[in-house]
Amino acid sequence: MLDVTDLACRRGDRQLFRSLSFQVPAQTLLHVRGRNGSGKTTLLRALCGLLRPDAGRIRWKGKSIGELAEDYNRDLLYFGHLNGIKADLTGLENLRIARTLDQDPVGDDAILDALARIGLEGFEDLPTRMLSQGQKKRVALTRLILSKAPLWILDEPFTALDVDAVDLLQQLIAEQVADGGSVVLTTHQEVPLTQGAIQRLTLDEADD
Ligand SMILES: Nc1ncnc2c1ncn2[C@@H]1O[C@H](COP(=O)(O)OP(=O)(O)OP(=O)(O)O)[C@@H](O)[C@H]1O
Repeated sequence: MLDVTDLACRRGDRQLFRSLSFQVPAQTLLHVRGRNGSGKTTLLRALCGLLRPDAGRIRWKGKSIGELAEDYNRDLLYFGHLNGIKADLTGLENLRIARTLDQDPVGDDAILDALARIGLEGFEDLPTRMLSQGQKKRVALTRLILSKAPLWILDEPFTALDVDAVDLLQQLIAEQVADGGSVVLTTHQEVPLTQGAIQRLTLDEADD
C-alpha cells in the first residue's frame, strides 16, 4: 500500500498543495485530477521519489520511500511525460534496455509478443525516430505489458493514442488493478475497472 501523510509542495512562489493525505491500497486506482498547472505532475514526481516534497511522508509497504530507495524503484513503474524512448534504438532494443534498467530482464520473445499485442508487429526493428508519435508512445507503453511492478504511476498515459490503443491501455490498467496492483494516474480519460476500486483526488490551489 502507498501511504501519503500531510504532503506539501511549493514550486516557485506558489503553494501547489499541502496537508495532502491519502492511501492507495492493492487493487486500487487513484485518479488524480485538476486543471493545468494545479500540481498533478509535481505530485506524481514526488510519489516516485524524483522530487523532494516540502513536508509530509510517503511510505510504501509501511516504510519511507527514501529508506527503501532501490527496493522502492524495483516495485515502481513510472511513466512520465517524456516517453523515455531513445530515438536511434529500435522498439526491441529500447525495451531490452528498459527491462534491464528495471532490473528484470526478459527474453526477446516476450518483448516481441508484447510489441505485437500493442499493435507494433512489423515495426520492431525500426529505429523509433521513424515511428509516428502514437507508435512511439505504444513502444513506451509496452513496458506496462512486461511489467511485474506492483505500483504504477502514470502521467497522462493516454495522450496521443488512438481509439484502439486507448482501449488496450484501459485494459492493461484494469488487469494491473485486478491482479492486486496499485495505480496512480492523471488523465482526462475514464478508466473502467472490472475488479477493484477507483479513488479520486482533485488538486486545487492551496491558500497561502
Ligand atoms: N521546475 C519548476 N520550477 C518552478 N515552477 C515549476 C517547475 N515545474 C513546474 N512548476 C510550476 O508548478 C506548477 C504545477 O506544475 P505541474 O506540472 O505539476 O502541473 P500539472 O497539474 O501537471 O499541469 P498540466 O495539467 O498542465 O500538465 C505550474 O505552475 C508550474 O509552472
